[in-house]
Amino acid sequence: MKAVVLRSAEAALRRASSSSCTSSHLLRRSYSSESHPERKVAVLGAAGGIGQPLALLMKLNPLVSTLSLYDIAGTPGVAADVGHINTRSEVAGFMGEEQLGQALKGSDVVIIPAGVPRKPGMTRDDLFNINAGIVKSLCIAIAKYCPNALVNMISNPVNSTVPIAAEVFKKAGTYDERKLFGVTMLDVVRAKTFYAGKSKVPVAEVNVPVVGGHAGITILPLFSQATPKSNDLSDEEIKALTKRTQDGGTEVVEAKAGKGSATLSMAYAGAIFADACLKGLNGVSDVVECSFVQSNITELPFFASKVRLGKNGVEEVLGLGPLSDYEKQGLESLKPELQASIEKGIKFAHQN
Ligand SMILES: NC(=O)C1=CN([C@@H]2O[C@H](COP(=O)(O)OP(=O)(O)OC[C@H]3O[C@@H](n4cnc5c(N)ncnc54)[C@H](O)[C@@H]3O)[C@@H](O)[C@H]2O)C=CC1
Ligand SMILES: O=C([O-])CC(=O)C(=O)O
Repeated sequence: MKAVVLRSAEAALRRASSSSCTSSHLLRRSYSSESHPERKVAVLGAAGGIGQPLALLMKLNPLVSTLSLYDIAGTPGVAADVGHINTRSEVAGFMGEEQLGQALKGSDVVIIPAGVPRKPGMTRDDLFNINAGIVKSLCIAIAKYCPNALVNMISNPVNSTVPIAAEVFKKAGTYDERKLFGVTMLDVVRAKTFYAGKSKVPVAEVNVPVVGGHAGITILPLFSQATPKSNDLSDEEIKALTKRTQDGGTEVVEAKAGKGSATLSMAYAGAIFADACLKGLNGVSDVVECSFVQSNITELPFFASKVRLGKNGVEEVLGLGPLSDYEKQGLESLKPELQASIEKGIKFAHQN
């Protein structure tokens, strides 16, 4: 019975993942083996709007053997609930600072959706004052208890929280640029959905790289590189798709009207990205997704682009590829804002 349930959960994840940059035959290969290595995944902020559905999706992932759910409140309930699902992983809930070390110890991947979400009228940067401190304290603990883990940063503003994490790890002497990721997967998920809707191609086959950062104009979808190719889209339609992708987060914030930002689609995107990290760790070849990482493909120290994932995290930061004139303009326009957000994060980490 257990094997049947596991196989159907695997099949669901496989179908869900088949639209990612990673080609589906690789996903099939990685799921075909019944035995996977032991992997501990910790979710920090696990009782929140993203954390709960993300915990559920990670519980369905057969690559996870231990699922550690941490929050400042509410985790015993979430862990008890998710823990009753009859899939591979053992689930443990941890609550409060005194249990953070236990939650993190031995983790291979740490996913961080801890922090406050936006309300209508706010920018992601408006979250900086609260979330910068939360992320900093969690990263100090990661450096202490699981310095080799791959860190998937979801907390906003990602353009600043990733540089904060890097500085914390540098100070602790544990920084490995291959292991720190800003999760920009939701931008990719949105770009794929909107492109498929407009160009009438099957959504499961769509790939669209999204580069830059994760806020407003710093989100730069490269529709000129989208596959399958659609020759029917006009320049105006490409502009509209770009704007909708850039404003995707705001679209959800406004629709939720004060009750937070994207949670379910973010949990999906976070689960797909963590799954890619686990596959890379397990030695699956040619796992490629977009992420905001330390980078030298532009003059900015951090930049989102396609990255190849491997046994140590980022194996290769892939270049931008050929850009349309419109995308070249977008790239130049985003640089000052992204640079300022990165510098703000670095400055915070040094001053606090
Ligand atoms: N990277 C991306 O694409 C996206 C990022 N986000 C960001 O994710 C973050 C979380 O969003 P939601 O889950 O909707 O918020 P939420 O408020 O529903 O949940 C956040 C959780 O974090 C917990 N938390 C606060 N301080 C903590 C600490 N020190 N340690 C551990 N947990 C702590 C809270 O108790 C709460 O359960 C926000 O910053 C939001 O802007 C949201 C959507 C997309
Ligand atoms: O817009 C927000 O505040 C949350 C977020 O990052 C997204 O949905 O892309």
